[in-house]
Amino acid sequence: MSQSFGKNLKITIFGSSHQEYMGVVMDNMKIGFEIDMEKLNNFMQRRAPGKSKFTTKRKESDKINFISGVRDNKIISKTITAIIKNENYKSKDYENLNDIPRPSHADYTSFIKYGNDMDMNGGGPFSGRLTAPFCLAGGIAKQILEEKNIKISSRIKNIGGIEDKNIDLANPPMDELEKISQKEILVLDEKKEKEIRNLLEEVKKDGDSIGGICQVFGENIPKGLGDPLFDSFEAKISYLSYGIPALRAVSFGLGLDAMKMKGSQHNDQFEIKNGQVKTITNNAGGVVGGITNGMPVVFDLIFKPTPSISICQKSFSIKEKKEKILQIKGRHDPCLALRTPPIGESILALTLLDLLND
Ligand SMILES: C=C(O[C@@H]1CC(C(=O)O)=C[C@@H](OP(=O)(O)O)[C@H]1O)C(=O)O
Repeated sequence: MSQSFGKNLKITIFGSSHQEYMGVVMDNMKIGFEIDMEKLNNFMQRRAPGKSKFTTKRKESDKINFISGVRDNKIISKTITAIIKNENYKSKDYENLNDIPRPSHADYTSFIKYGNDMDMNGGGPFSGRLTAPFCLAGGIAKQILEEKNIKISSRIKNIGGIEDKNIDLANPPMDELEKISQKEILVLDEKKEKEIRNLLEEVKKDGDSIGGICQVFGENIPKGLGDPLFDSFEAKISYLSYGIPALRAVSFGLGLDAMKMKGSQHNDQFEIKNGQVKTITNNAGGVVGGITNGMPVVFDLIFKPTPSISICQKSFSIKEKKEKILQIKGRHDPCLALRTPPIGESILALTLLDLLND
Protein backbone atom coordinates (compact mmCIF):
# COMPACT_ATOMS: atom_id res chain seq x y z
CA MET A 1 0.00 0.00 0.00
CA SER A 2 1.53 3.32 -0.99
CA GLN A 3 0.50 6.84 -0.14
CA SER A 4 3.78 8.26 -1.54
CA PHE A 5 4.81 9.20 -5.07
CA GLY A 6 7.50 11.10 -6.97
CA LYS A 7 11.22 10.68 -7.55
CA ASN A 8 12.84 14.10 -7.41
CA LEU A 9 9.98 15.62 -5.48
CA LYS A 10 8.64 13.05 -3.05
CA ILE A 11 5.10 13.50 -1.75
CA THR A 12 3.46 11.49 1.03
CA ILE A 13 -0.21 11.88 1.90
CA PHE A 14 -1.27 10.73 5.37
CA GLY A 15 -4.35 10.51 7.58
CA SER A 16 -7.87 9.98 6.35
CA SER A 17 -11.32 11.50 6.13
CA HIS A 18 -12.55 10.69 9.66
CA GLN A 19 -9.28 10.73 11.60
CA GLU A 20 -8.50 13.90 13.51
CA TYR A 21 -5.94 15.14 10.98
CA MET A 22 -4.68 14.43 7.51
CA GLY A 23 -1.80 16.05 5.72
CA VAL A 24 1.12 15.96 3.35
CA VAL A 25 4.92 15.71 3.50
CA MET A 26 6.78 17.27 0.56
CA ASP A 27 10.41 16.26 0.24
CA ASN A 28 13.18 17.96 -1.81
CA MET A 29 11.56 21.38 -1.81
CA LYS A 30 13.06 24.67 -2.96
CA ILE A 31 14.50 26.42 0.10
CA GLY A 32 13.74 30.14 0.20
CA PHE A 33 10.56 29.96 -1.89
CA GLU A 34 7.85 32.20 -0.44
CA ILE A 35 4.40 30.66 -0.54
CA ASP A 36 1.58 33.08 -1.44
CA MET A 37 -0.81 31.90 1.31
CA GLU A 38 -3.82 33.82 0.02
CA LYS A 39 -3.41 32.20 -3.39
CA LEU A 40 -2.91 28.76 -1.83
CA ASN A 41 -6.02 29.13 0.33
CA ASN A 42 -8.08 30.24 -2.68
CA PHE A 43 -6.84 27.19 -4.55
CA MET A 44 -7.85 24.93 -1.65
CA GLN A 45 -11.29 26.55 -1.46
CA ARG A 46 -12.00 25.68 -5.11
CA ARG A 47 -11.98 22.01 -4.01
CA ALA A 48 -13.33 22.32 -0.46
CA PRO A 49 -16.61 20.60 0.48
CA GLY A 50 -19.86 22.23 1.54
CA LYS A 51 -19.58 25.25 -0.76
CA SER A 52 -22.48 24.77 -3.15
CA LYS A 53 -25.83 23.05 -3.27
CA PHE A 54 -24.45 20.50 -5.72
CA THR A 55 -21.72 19.26 -3.40
CA THR A 56 -21.61 17.39 -0.08
CA LYS A 57 -23.13 19.20 2.92
CA ARG A 58 -20.05 18.37 5.00
CA LYS A 59 -18.47 21.72 5.89
CA GLU A 60 -14.70 21.88 6.33
CA SER A 61 -12.51 25.00 6.53
CA ASP A 62 -9.54 23.06 5.06
CA LYS A 63 -7.27 25.45 6.94
CA ILE A 64 -3.59 24.74 6.29
CA ASN A 65 -1.24 24.36 9.25
CA PHE A 66 2.47 23.99 8.42
CA ILE A 67 4.07 22.03 11.24
CA SER A 68 7.58 21.90 9.81
CA GLY A 69 9.75 23.42 7.10
CA VAL A 70 7.82 26.68 6.62
CA ARG A 71 8.30 29.87 8.66
CA ASP A 72 6.47 33.14 7.88
CA ASN A 73 5.26 31.48 4.63
CA LYS A 74 8.86 30.84 3.51
CA ILE A 75 10.23 27.33 2.85
CA ILE A 76 13.15 26.91 5.25
CA SER A 77 14.04 23.23 4.82
CA LYS A 78 14.06 20.59 2.10
CA THR A 79 11.17 18.75 3.74
CA ILE A 80 7.91 20.46 4.64
CA THR A 81 4.91 19.02 6.47
CA ALA A 82 1.39 20.46 6.56
CA ILE A 83 -1.72 19.21 8.30
CA ILE A 84 -5.44 19.87 7.86
CA LYS A 85 -7.88 19.24 10.71
CA ASN A 86 -11.03 17.24 9.97
CA GLU A 87 -13.63 19.38 11.73
CA ASN A 88 -16.96 17.96 10.66
CA TYR A 89 -16.99 14.17 10.30
CA LYS A 90 -19.94 11.98 11.29
CA SER A 91 -18.69 8.40 11.52
CA LYS A 92 -22.13 7.16 12.64
CA ASP A 93 -23.34 7.40 9.03
CA TYR A 94 -20.87 4.67 8.13
CA GLU A 95 -21.78 2.07 10.81
CA ASN A 96 -23.82 -0.23 8.53
CA LEU A 97 -21.33 0.00 5.66
CA ASN A 98 -18.74 -2.11 7.49
CA ASP A 99 -21.05 -5.07 6.97
CA ILE A 100 -23.04 -4.06 3.88
CA PRO A 101 -20.70 -2.72 1.19
CA ARG A 102 -21.74 0.09 -1.12
CA PRO A 103 -22.00 -1.03 -4.78
CA SER A 104 -19.13 0.41 -6.85
CA HIS A 105 -17.37 1.84 -3.79
CA ALA A 106 -14.09 0.43 -2.40
CA ASP A 107 -15.88 -0.96 0.70
CA TYR A 108 -15.90 -4.54 -0.62
CA THR A 109 -12.48 -4.63 -2.29
CA SER A 110 -10.98 -3.11 0.86
CA PHE A 111 -12.59 -5.88 2.91
CA ILE A 112 -11.22 -8.56 0.52
CA LYS A 113 -7.72 -7.16 0.88
CA TYR A 114 -7.53 -5.80 4.45
CA GLY A 115 -10.40 -7.39 6.35
CA ASN A 116 -12.25 -5.34 8.96
CA ASP A 117 -9.27 -3.56 10.49
CA MET A 118 -8.95 -0.80 7.91
CA ASP A 119 -10.52 2.48 9.09
CA MET A 120 -13.17 2.80 6.38
CA ASN A 121 -15.17 5.60 7.99
CA GLY A 122 -15.73 8.30 5.40
CA GLY A 123 -14.18 5.97 2.81
CA GLY A 124 -10.88 5.66 4.73
CA PRO A 125 -7.85 5.81 2.45
CA PHE A 126 -10.20 5.60 -0.55
CA SER A 127 -11.90 8.87 0.34
CA GLY A 128 -12.02 11.85 -1.95
CA ARG A 129 -11.25 13.89 1.16
CA LEU A 130 -7.56 13.00 0.72
CA THR A 131 -7.55 15.18 -2.37
CA ALA A 132 -7.35 18.14 0.08
CA PRO A 133 -3.71 17.46 1.10
CA PHE A 134 -3.04 16.48 -2.54
CA CYS A 135 -4.23 19.96 -3.62
CA LEU A 136 -2.19 21.55 -0.84
CA ALA A 137 0.95 20.06 -2.42
CA GLY A 138 -0.32 20.79 -5.94
CA GLY A 139 -1.10 24.43 -5.10
CA ILE A 140 2.47 25.00 -3.89
CA ALA A 141 3.91 23.20 -6.94
CA LYS A 142 1.75 25.38 -9.19
CA GLN A 143 3.16 28.54 -7.58
CA ILE A 144 6.77 27.32 -8.01
CA LEU A 145 6.06 26.59 -11.70
CA GLU A 146 4.50 30.04 -12.20
CA GLU A 147 7.96 31.50 -11.42
CA LYS A 148 9.15 29.60 -14.51
CA ASN A 149 6.23 31.09 -16.48
CA ILE A 150 4.44 27.70 -16.64
CA LYS A 151 0.69 28.25 -16.47
CA ILE A 152 -1.87 25.61 -15.52
CA SER A 153 -5.66 25.86 -15.69
CA SER A 154 -8.71 23.65 -16.10
CA ARG A 155 -12.44 23.49 -16.71
CA ILE A 156 -15.37 21.13 -16.52
CA LYS A 157 -15.67 19.79 -20.05
CA ASN A 158 -18.70 17.55 -19.68
CA ILE A 159 -21.29 16.61 -17.07
CA GLY A 160 -23.59 13.67 -17.79
CA GLY A 161 -23.09 14.08 -21.55
CA ILE A 162 -23.66 17.86 -21.63
CA GLU A 163 -20.49 19.23 -23.17
CA ASP A 164 -19.01 22.73 -22.79
CA LYS A 165 -17.98 24.60 -25.95
CA ASN A 166 -15.06 23.43 -28.09
CA ILE A 167 -11.67 24.87 -27.29
CA ASP A 168 -8.80 25.26 -29.77
CA LEU A 169 -6.29 22.90 -28.10
CA ALA A 170 -3.39 24.73 -29.77
CA ASN A 171 -4.48 27.99 -28.09
CA PRO A 172 -6.43 27.31 -24.88
CA PRO A 173 -7.97 30.48 -23.37
CA MET A 174 -5.77 30.42 -20.24
CA ASP A 175 -6.64 33.94 -19.02
CA GLU A 176 -10.38 33.37 -19.43
CA LEU A 177 -10.14 30.06 -17.57
CA GLU A 178 -8.17 31.69 -14.77
CA LYS A 179 -10.83 34.44 -14.46
CA ILE A 180 -13.67 31.95 -14.05
CA SER A 181 -11.73 29.45 -11.92
CA GLN A 182 -13.80 30.10 -8.77
CA LYS A 183 -17.11 29.30 -10.52
CA GLU A 184 -19.40 26.66 -9.02
CA ILE A 185 -19.72 24.92 -12.41
CA LEU A 186 -16.51 25.70 -14.21
CA VAL A 187 -17.73 25.79 -17.83
CA LEU A 188 -17.30 28.57 -20.40
CA ASP A 189 -20.66 28.32 -22.18
CA GLU A 190 -23.49 29.87 -20.12
CA LYS A 191 -26.21 28.00 -22.00
CA LYS A 192 -24.52 24.68 -21.27
CA GLU A 193 -24.07 25.75 -17.67
CA LYS A 194 -27.85 26.21 -17.36
CA GLU A 195 -28.47 22.76 -18.88
CA ILE A 196 -25.96 21.22 -16.46
CA ARG A 197 -27.61 23.01 -13.54
CA ASN A 198 -31.03 21.57 -14.51
CA LEU A 199 -29.55 18.09 -14.81
CA LEU A 200 -27.89 18.39 -11.40
CA GLU A 201 -31.16 19.58 -9.80
CA GLU A 202 -32.90 16.51 -11.17
CA VAL A 203 -30.14 14.08 -10.12
CA LYS A 204 -30.07 15.58 -6.63
CA LYS A 205 -33.85 15.42 -6.25
CA ASP A 206 -33.74 11.73 -7.19
CA GLY A 207 -31.01 10.99 -4.60
CA ASP A 208 -28.83 9.91 -7.52
CA SER A 209 -25.43 11.00 -8.87
CA ILE A 210 -23.80 11.74 -12.23
CA GLY A 211 -20.31 11.52 -13.79
CA GLY A 212 -18.26 14.09 -15.67
CA ILE A 213 -15.02 15.16 -17.30
CA CYS A 214 -12.45 17.66 -16.09
CA GLN A 215 -10.05 19.01 -18.72
CA VAL A 216 -6.60 20.27 -17.74
CA PHE A 217 -4.37 22.68 -19.68
CA GLY A 218 -0.69 23.54 -19.28
CA GLU A 219 1.04 26.35 -21.18
CA ASN A 220 4.78 27.03 -21.68
CA ILE A 221 5.57 23.41 -20.83
CA PRO A 222 9.26 22.71 -21.54
CA LYS A 223 9.92 20.48 -24.57
CA GLY A 224 11.47 17.06 -24.06
CA LEU A 225 9.84 15.86 -20.82
CA GLY A 226 9.16 12.10 -20.69
CA ASP A 227 11.06 9.05 -21.99
CA PRO A 228 10.28 5.85 -23.85
CA LEU A 229 9.02 3.23 -23.12
CA PHE A 230 7.43 3.26 -19.69
CA ASP A 231 8.42 6.69 -18.42
CA SER A 232 6.32 8.54 -20.98
CA PHE A 233 4.83 11.87 -19.96
CA GLU A 234 1.35 10.36 -20.38
CA ALA A 235 2.30 7.45 -18.10
CA LYS A 236 3.47 9.86 -15.40
CA ILE A 237 0.26 11.90 -15.58
CA SER A 238 -1.84 8.72 -15.59
CA TYR A 239 0.03 7.30 -12.58
CA LEU A 240 -0.99 10.24 -10.41
CA SER A 241 -4.45 10.46 -11.96
CA TYR A 242 -5.35 6.92 -10.97
CA GLY A 243 -4.50 7.80 -7.38
CA ILE A 244 -7.59 10.03 -7.41
CA PRO A 245 -10.73 8.21 -6.24
CA ALA A 246 -13.48 7.80 -8.85
CA LEU A 247 -11.22 8.29 -11.87
CA ARG A 248 -12.19 5.93 -14.72
CA ALA A 249 -10.07 7.16 -17.63
CA VAL A 250 -7.43 9.64 -18.74
CA SER A 251 -7.03 10.81 -22.33
CA PHE A 252 -4.72 13.28 -24.08
CA GLY A 253 -5.63 15.86 -26.72
CA LEU A 254 -8.58 14.63 -28.79
CA GLY A 255 -8.44 11.33 -26.87
CA LEU A 256 -11.06 8.78 -27.93
CA ASP A 257 -12.20 10.94 -30.86
CA ALA A 258 -8.95 9.92 -32.61
CA MET A 259 -10.36 6.48 -33.40
CA LYS A 260 -12.97 8.03 -35.71
CA MET A 261 -10.48 10.11 -37.66
CA LYS A 262 -8.19 9.67 -40.65
CA GLY A 263 -4.46 10.35 -40.31
CA SER A 264 -4.91 13.33 -42.61
CA GLN A 265 -7.42 14.79 -40.12
CA HIS A 266 -5.66 13.84 -36.92
CA ASN A 267 -2.00 14.61 -37.72
CA ASP A 268 -0.69 17.84 -36.25
CA GLN A 269 1.13 19.48 -39.15
CA PHE A 270 4.17 21.65 -38.50
CA GLU A 271 4.64 25.40 -38.97
CA ILE A 272 7.47 27.79 -38.13
CA LYS A 273 6.20 30.85 -36.23
CA ASN A 274 8.65 33.62 -35.26
CA GLY A 275 11.48 31.11 -35.71
CA GLN A 276 9.78 28.58 -33.37
CA VAL A 277 8.66 25.07 -34.39
CA LYS A 278 4.95 24.69 -33.65
CA THR A 279 2.11 22.47 -34.80
CA ILE A 280 -0.92 24.09 -36.43
CA THR A 281 -3.33 21.89 -34.47
CA ASN A 282 -2.74 20.18 -31.12
CA ASN A 283 -4.74 16.97 -31.42
CA ALA A 284 -1.97 15.16 -29.53
CA GLY A 285 -2.41 17.38 -26.44
CA GLY A 286 1.26 18.39 -26.42
CA VAL A 287 2.73 14.88 -26.08
CA VAL A 288 4.04 12.73 -28.95
CA GLY A 289 6.03 9.53 -28.44
CA GLY A 290 5.59 10.06 -24.71
CA ILE A 291 7.66 13.29 -24.90
CA THR A 292 6.35 16.87 -24.59
CA ASN A 293 6.67 18.84 -27.84
CA GLY A 294 6.27 22.37 -26.48
CA MET A 295 2.60 22.73 -27.47
CA PRO A 296 0.06 23.17 -24.64
CA VAL A 297 -0.40 19.97 -22.63
CA VAL A 298 -4.10 19.06 -22.62
CA PHE A 299 -5.66 16.03 -20.97
CA ASP A 300 -9.11 14.87 -19.84
CA LEU A 301 -9.91 13.15 -16.54
CA ILE A 302 -13.09 11.09 -16.76
CA PHE A 303 -14.87 10.53 -13.45
CA LYS A 304 -17.60 8.05 -12.61
CA PRO A 305 -20.76 9.14 -10.77
CA THR A 306 -20.37 9.25 -6.97
CA PRO A 307 -21.10 5.65 -5.87
CA SER A 308 -22.78 6.77 -2.61
CA ILE A 309 -26.38 7.48 -3.63
CA SER A 310 -29.47 7.46 -1.44
CA ILE A 311 -31.56 5.32 -3.84
CA CYS A 312 -31.98 1.77 -2.45
CA GLN A 313 -29.59 -0.73 -4.03
CA LYS A 314 -28.90 -4.45 -3.87
CA SER A 315 -25.95 -5.43 -1.71
CA PHE A 316 -25.16 -8.17 0.83
CA SER A 317 -24.12 -8.72 4.43
CA ILE A 318 -20.48 -9.77 4.69
CA LYS A 319 -21.16 -11.47 8.07
CA GLU A 320 -24.34 -13.30 7.02
CA LYS A 321 -23.43 -13.80 3.33
CA LYS A 322 -27.01 -12.90 2.54
CA GLU A 323 -28.37 -10.41 0.02
CA LYS A 324 -29.58 -7.14 1.58
CA ILE A 325 -31.11 -3.91 0.40
CA LEU A 326 -28.85 -0.97 1.21
CA GLN A 327 -29.89 2.63 1.73
CA ILE A 328 -26.88 4.90 2.15
CA LYS A 329 -27.08 7.77 4.64
CA GLY A 330 -24.61 10.61 4.78
CA ARG A 331 -23.56 13.69 2.92
CA HIS A 332 -22.39 12.83 -0.54
CA ASP A 333 -21.69 14.81 -3.70
CA PRO A 334 -24.33 14.35 -6.41
CA CYS A 335 -21.52 15.11 -8.87
CA LEU A 336 -18.00 14.80 -7.52
CA ALA A 337 -16.52 15.79 -10.90
CA LEU A 338 -17.55 19.41 -10.19
CA ARG A 339 -14.83 19.72 -7.52
CA THR A 340 -12.05 18.10 -9.55
CA PRO A 341 -10.53 21.06 -11.51
CA PRO A 342 -7.94 21.96 -8.81
CA ILE A 343 -7.17 18.24 -8.45
CA GLY A 344 -6.46 17.99 -12.19
CA GLU A 345 -4.26 21.09 -12.00
CA SER A 346 -2.39 19.51 -9.07
CA ILE A 347 -1.77 16.31 -11.07
CA LEU A 348 -0.09 18.35 -13.81
CA ALA A 349 1.82 20.65 -11.42
CA LEU A 350 3.21 17.80 -9.29
CA THR A 351 4.17 15.71 -12.36
CA LEU A 352 5.99 18.69 -13.89
CA LEU A 353 7.77 19.71 -10.71
CA ASP A 354 8.94 16.15 -10.15
CA LEU A 355 10.40 16.04 -13.69
CA LEU A 356 11.91 19.53 -13.53
CA ASN A 357 13.49 18.98 -10.07
CA ASP A 358 15.80 16.44 -11.81
C1 LIG B 1 -15.25 15.79 2.89
C2 LIG B 1 -15.02 15.70 1.60
O1 LIG B 1 -15.71 14.88 0.76
C3 LIG B 1 -16.15 13.66 1.24
C4 LIG B 1 -15.71 12.61 0.28
C5 LIG B 1 -16.39 11.33 0.52
C6 LIG B 1 -15.85 10.14 -0.16
O2 LIG B 1 -16.29 9.00 0.11
O3 LIG B 1 -14.95 10.28 -1.02
C7 LIG B 1 -17.51 11.20 1.30
C8 LIG B 1 -18.06 12.33 2.02
O4 LIG B 1 -17.50 12.34 3.30
P1 LIG B 1 -18.46 12.25 4.57
O5 LIG B 1 -19.29 11.05 4.35
O6 LIG B 1 -17.55 12.15 5.73
O7 LIG B 1 -19.25 13.53 4.55
C9 LIG B 1 -17.67 13.65 1.38
O8 LIG B 1 -18.14 14.69 2.18
C10 LIG B 1 -13.98 16.51 0.94
O9 LIG B 1 -13.81 16.34 -0.26
O10 LIG B 1 -13.30 17.31 1.61
